[in-house]
Amino acid sequence: MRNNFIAGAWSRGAGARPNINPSDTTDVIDEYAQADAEQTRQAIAAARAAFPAWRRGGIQARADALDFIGLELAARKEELGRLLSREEGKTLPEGIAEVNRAAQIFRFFAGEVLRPGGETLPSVRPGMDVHITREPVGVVGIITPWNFPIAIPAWKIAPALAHGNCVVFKPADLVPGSAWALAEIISRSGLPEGVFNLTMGRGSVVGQTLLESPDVDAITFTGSGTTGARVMATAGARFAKLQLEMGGKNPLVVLDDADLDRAVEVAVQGAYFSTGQRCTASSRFIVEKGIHDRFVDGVQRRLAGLTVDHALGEGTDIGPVVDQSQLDQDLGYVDTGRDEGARLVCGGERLQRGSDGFYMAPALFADTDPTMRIAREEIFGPVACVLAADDYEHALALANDTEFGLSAGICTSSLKHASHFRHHAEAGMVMVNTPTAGVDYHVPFGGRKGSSYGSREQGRYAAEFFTTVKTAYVAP
Ligand SMILES: NC(=O)C1=CN([C@@H]2O[C@H](COP(=O)(O)OP(=O)(O)OC[C@H]3O[C@@H](n4cnc5c(N)ncnc54)[C@H](OP(=O)(O)O)[C@@H]3O)[C@@H](O)[C@H]2O)C=CC1
Ligand SMILES: O=C(O)CCC(=O)C(=O)O
Repeated sequence: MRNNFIAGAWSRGAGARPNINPSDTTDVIDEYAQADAEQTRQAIAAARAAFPAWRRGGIQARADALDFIGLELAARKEELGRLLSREEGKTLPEGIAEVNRAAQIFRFFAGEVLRPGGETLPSVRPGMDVHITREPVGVVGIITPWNFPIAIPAWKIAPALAHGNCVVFKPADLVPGSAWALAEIISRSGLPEGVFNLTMGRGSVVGQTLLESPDVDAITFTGSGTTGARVMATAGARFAKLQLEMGGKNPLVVLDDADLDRAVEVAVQGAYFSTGQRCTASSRFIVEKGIHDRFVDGVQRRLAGLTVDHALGEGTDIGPVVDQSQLDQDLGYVDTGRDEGARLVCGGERLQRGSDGFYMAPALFADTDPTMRIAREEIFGPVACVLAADDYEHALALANDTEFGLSAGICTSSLKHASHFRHHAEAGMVMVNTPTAGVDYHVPFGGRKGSSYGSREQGRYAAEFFTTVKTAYVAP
């Protein structure tokens, strides 16, 4: 049994939940505690009590703790990557890379602690000085999804601690293993009691308690738009500071002048790797007419060569879907696409493999109309569609015709079009000749429109959410 970490101690939950391997549902990774509302309130109270001393505790202690966490994650990336792949279903190389990314994030923020900002300016009133400083926000509730079980927690927890906040962390119920392993390392990093708390359990219980508690000053959330709206309605109504990262329907524009092989690789990597379970995944290929048929053939051929199998298997390119309910959603959208009249070029069926997992053949639709549901709604699986474009202007209009705005890509050899797209794509992140998914850890991450709310995550820009600015006027 893996317990919660509250007020510096490991505590049993009000219940427990088995963590099931999506590559093999007979493989139970472990049992994980589930907190109830009362235990969540205890964690919030512990964080609140720890905050005054922690915020004054000095930046060296923060830097040392974050460095410790980053170094241990890096040293154990193979072991923890295996755990991650086993519980979430991304391939072992992807799992190891994600743990390594979490390590890099902690080490980045260990350095960031030692680079505090602040300005001193003359006042417009003679003789007076103005000091602008950043202070921690207080107690931060961190609510994360299942698709990046260690990287997303890392990029929320590390800046929260670096900037002097206390944390109550609620990981996705589906993937408590990586979160628990991270918390176990954090528990040995020298943080004072109560600064960091782990409360595993249901969103409707643990998450909801965080949203409602007046002692939680800020909520950073990644997940679905539906839950994001609930975070806004509940925590927003009590004026908590909010940062929401939600869905995407990310376009990849392919122009006639693109290098075909490269465009196919960019498309397949962006749409289907990690089983398409990335908010940055390409799910709309917007392809100019001259290259359209060759691009569709190329993607179909590349997909035929991919191995969908056990996430830990040697040579697996694409692991299983995360669980039955996500698989049902993905297969349901394949049916929807067919019913809407799109042409299923390949894939879209459930696959049987040597183990009892949630395997699905990556699906490609062509002859898709921009009004179809498969072209408008986030599917969050290995399903993508092709929309034909008359020319660059038409492609740009199609790319921007969405309620989302996270990542947008273009494949082209034209500097003019690449540059125009960079300026006019309505997205938080633009990718030129590289997949829409797969971002660096030291630069801002986030989107526009229905994809994001609040300030950016990651890099120096994370300070905007995890601190509050104070302006002090000092007269002699
Ligand atoms: N943009 C992105 O990065 C992601 C988007 N998604 C999208 O969301 C869909 C569902 O995925 P899922 O992970 O279940 O996303 P959810 O939005 O349901 O869950 C995200 C997190 O919010 C928690 N949560 C759920 N209900 C509440 C609540 N009432 N109050 C506070 N927290 C709550 C969840 O807990 P619990 O685990 O207990 O449900 C989880 O920790 C996917 O199919 C996909 O479309 C998913 C993951 C990432
Ligand atoms: O593409 C990436 O590297 C990050 C994706 C992500 O954060 C997500 O899918 O939630």
